[in-house]
Amino acid sequence: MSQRIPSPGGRLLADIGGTNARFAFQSAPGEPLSDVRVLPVARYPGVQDALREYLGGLGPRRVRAAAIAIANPVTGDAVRMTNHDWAFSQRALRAEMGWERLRVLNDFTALALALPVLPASDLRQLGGGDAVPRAARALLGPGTGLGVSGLLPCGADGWVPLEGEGGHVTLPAATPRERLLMDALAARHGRASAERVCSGAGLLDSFRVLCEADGVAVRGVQRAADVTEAALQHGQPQALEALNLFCALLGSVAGNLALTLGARGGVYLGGGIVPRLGAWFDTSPFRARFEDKGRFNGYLRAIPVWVITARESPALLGAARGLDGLD
Ligand SMILES: Nc1ncnc2c1ncn2[C@@H]1O[C@H](COP(=O)(O)OP(=O)(O)OP(=O)(O)O)[C@@H](O)[C@H]1O
Repeated sequence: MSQRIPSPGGRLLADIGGTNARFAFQSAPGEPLSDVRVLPVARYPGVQDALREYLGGLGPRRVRAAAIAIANPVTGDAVRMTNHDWAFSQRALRAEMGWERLRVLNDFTALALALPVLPASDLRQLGGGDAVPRAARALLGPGTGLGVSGLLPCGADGWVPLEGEGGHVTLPAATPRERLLMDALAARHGRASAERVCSGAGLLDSFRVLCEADGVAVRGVQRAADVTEAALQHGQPQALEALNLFCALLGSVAGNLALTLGARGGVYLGGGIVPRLGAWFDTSPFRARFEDKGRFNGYLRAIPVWVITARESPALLGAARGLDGLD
């Protein structure tokens, strides 16, 4: 009698943002991730090129199935990144790579899937009380763009991750200075979405708008990291204000998301920028603006916020979970 022998080979996991593509290998479902590598997206013409570079480093190990978490909406076979020019057909990529299975999902949907398994050592709490165990959880992360998702309880112990594009909601201005910033960004981009401020490019843009409004010329600030350095190391006024506005507006958007989802299970902050702000972020206007919702101030005051401080991309773990049961 013939017995079905599982085909050999492991899983390739990817978390692809507008700046960084992170890869890992998993020998089988539930096994630890290994061979984590981060490749700069800009160095490769297409996703296939970055994948080949990574796969080359795996030596003779074969990949049977892959999960790619990527920073764009996943609405069909055609995948096109929001903040980079990589685009591919899921069907064609699977065939080209010779994989039996490919799951492509939004990067923050993947990160949401990882939330229940994140160790406490990968989280730093910022205000609020205890999380309500089976309540919705919210997730936001400024990086190249602004990723947004959430996790809704389903049945006795399941969770459903959200697949939305909440980084592109319209920004709420609360002060005249925020109004000035939003008008300038709307003039530049046609509309001021949350991502236009709460992202690396948004931080740099905000700084430039404020400098222009104040008639100040600042040399040597070319990247978002330079704004952070000018603000936190040198106390440069427009850089500090840009960083404060970034945090305040992130707080407003996070509060809106928490109210919309009823996220009494907590709000998680991922992405590459907030962890780089270190302890200063805890002193920023983020938490006050998160709670600043009139009659719902008390509701929000109870909600814990966690900064995800994990060094290795937890979205890779979520991508693996997205593949569980499929391969
Ligand atoms: N110290 C810093 N302060 C502010 N912004 C920074 C700092 N260091 C890096 N950045 C910005 O962070 C962004 C990269 O973030 P991240 O590592 O989350 O990238 P990503 O995962 O490729 O992005 P995404 O998933 O949002 O497309 C870049 O826009 C970069 O300019």
